[in-house]
Amino acid sequence: MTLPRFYPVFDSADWVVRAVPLGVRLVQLRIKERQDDDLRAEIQTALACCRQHGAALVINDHWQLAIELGADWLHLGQEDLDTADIAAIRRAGLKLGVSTHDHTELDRALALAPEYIALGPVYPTILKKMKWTEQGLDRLTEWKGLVGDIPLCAIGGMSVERAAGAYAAGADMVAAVTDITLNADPDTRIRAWLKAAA
Ligand SMILES: Cc1ncc(COP(=O)(O)OP(=O)(O)O)c(N)n1
Ligand SMILES: Cc1nc(C(=O)O)sc1CCOP(=O)(O)O
Ligand SMILES: [Mg+2]
Repeated sequence: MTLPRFYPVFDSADWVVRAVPLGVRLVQLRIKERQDDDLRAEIQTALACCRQHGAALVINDHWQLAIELGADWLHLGQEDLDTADIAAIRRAGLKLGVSTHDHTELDRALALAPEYIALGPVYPTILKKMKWTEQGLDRLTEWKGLVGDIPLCAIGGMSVERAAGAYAAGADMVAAVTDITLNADPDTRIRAWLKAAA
């Protein structure tokens, strides 16, 4: 499966609706600590926009809502895997991305035969506090050797300027949050990402 090489991650449907018409074709909705009704509305808006533009929407964490709302993609981290019903997720036809940070997590992810595997944080991130220090580009190359044909996503501190290095090191996709959302001109930054990923 060939996935788009640029994979922005946003915390609202508003961001999805802003980014997708610019040409983004793979996007994650990552919303934390919200009531189910709010989440449902955000997911439905983002799904409608992505479907209208032929883009793929990945729902982070909320696997029950992803099933209920007929989403196509889901991203789960290792803690999410502790409680997720993988059989139900697969029965619903959801495609799956899984986060990894070390070899034990990678083995667990590979056993699920996911549609992509993410490695992070490649560089330090300001988005969230993590127990992992930066993995670096050599680690991406090692991971690509281990995941084989499964698409590998680099995440954590990624920027337009760092993207080429990540692709050269073995990443098939690069995910980013604050490089876009904290940029003074997010639309121009998204266009620069699309160019860097082309
Ligand atoms: C593409 C991508 N990679 C990694 C993550 C992190 O997932 P997780 O470890 O479950 O942490 P949260 O994002 O849920 O805080 C991701 N969301 N997307
Ligand atoms: C959500 C997330 N997961 C990571 C991981 O390593 O699993 S790093 C990360 C944050 C990515 O944000 P930014 O692009 O702003 O650094
Ligand atoms: Mg998670």
